Amino acid sequence: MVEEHFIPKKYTNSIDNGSFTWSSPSNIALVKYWGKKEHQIPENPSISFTLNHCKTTTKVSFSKKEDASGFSFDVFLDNEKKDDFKPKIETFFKRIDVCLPFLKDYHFKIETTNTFPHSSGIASSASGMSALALCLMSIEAELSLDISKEDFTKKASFLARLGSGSACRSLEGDLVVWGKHDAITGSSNLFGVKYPYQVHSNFKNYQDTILLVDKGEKQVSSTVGHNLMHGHPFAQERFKQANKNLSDMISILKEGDLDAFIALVESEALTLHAMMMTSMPYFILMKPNTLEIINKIWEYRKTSGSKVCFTLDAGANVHVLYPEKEAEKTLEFIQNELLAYCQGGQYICDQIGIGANQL
Ligand SMILES: Nc1ncnc2c1ncn2[C@@H]1O[C@H](COP(=O)(O)OP(=O)(O)OP(=O)(O)O)[C@@H](O)[C@H]1O
Ligand SMILES: C[C@@](O)(CCOP(=O)(O)OP(=O)(O)O)CC(=O)O
Repeated sequence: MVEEHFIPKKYTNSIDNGSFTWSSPSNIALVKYWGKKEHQIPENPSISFTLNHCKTTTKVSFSKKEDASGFSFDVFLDNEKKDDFKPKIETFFKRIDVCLPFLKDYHFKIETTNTFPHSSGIASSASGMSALALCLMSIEAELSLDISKEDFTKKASFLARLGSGSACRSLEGDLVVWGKHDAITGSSNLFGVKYPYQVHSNFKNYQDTILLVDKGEKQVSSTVGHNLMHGHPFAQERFKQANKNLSDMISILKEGDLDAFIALVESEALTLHAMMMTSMPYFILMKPNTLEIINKIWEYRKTSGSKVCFTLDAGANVHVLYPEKEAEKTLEFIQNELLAYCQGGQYICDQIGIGANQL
């Protein structure tokens, strides 16, 4: 689905070569996007915390080529050629070609680096595709000159969505909604919008420590997972539930109700995995250590009165979420009780961030 507004009439400038670099964070969904229609339209609205430390930095160098008949690009991850990232980018280019008609005029060298392991359920596609979309938008802005800052971000998010749905939630901070929801003004199926309402100070600098239970690549990609929602026996109820959860989240965020926040966020995570377990074919994306960690968090919460909770993406790694004022105690708990369940004792300390930036 292409918004007319995003198709440029003509370019006013001409450039032969140049480069742009953007850094864009990953995000962690509180209400999950799981299931999509054609053209990357989500079946239900979602909301996420933008992260800070987990991010991708991408430099796109472009040079004019003689033959404008097809796409031409190379990808380097951490300075090494990464041909297995090319198909996703090729699909991305095909989807956005009509919105960025210059794509076939240039050869692109895409140099990228992630601060965290990719394809393991820490939304590397979100940070990777949003960083790439922003670099391409910078080229577009050079060629057009008349794009406002607001339109730049909106179109970059629109493009990022066509690279990976959750990527459209990575450009801004600190909470972003993607998907039309009646109670959220400005929300759209086509791009992410900054959460427009009041958020209680309990959520300021909210912490996210990611426990790396399994650093390896997931057995099933999110894209495959979304497609398993077509014809899924519980799909319609799930989409309804996500809408209701997002409605409930509005008052939770306003009131700062941490108990309600915990219940909603943990239920969303387990529902996402329940959908995978009850699809055909079915998958278990958690590992035994994922469950060990969840049980330890529940036990700790009961005995300490802490407001720590967990969420999961479509993988085995656990995001441990907690208020900033509990940071010291929670890290102590994580180090003493949870690291034994992480691969190589590894974890990433992160917190809510403000979004992408140009370097
Ligand atoms: N820096 C990057 N630049 C471009 N593409 C990237 C980058 N990092 C990852 N990708 C692409 O994203 C894919 C991984 O996406 P996938 O959805 O399978 O996992 P994930 O994003 O880590 O997990 P999830 O979205 O389920 O949380 C990679 O195979 C690659 O194609
Ligand atoms: C489990 C999730 O992280 C799903 C992410 O799915 P992707 O955005 O990676 O999927 P594609 O649109 O096919 O690229 C939940 C979420 O981030 O909302």
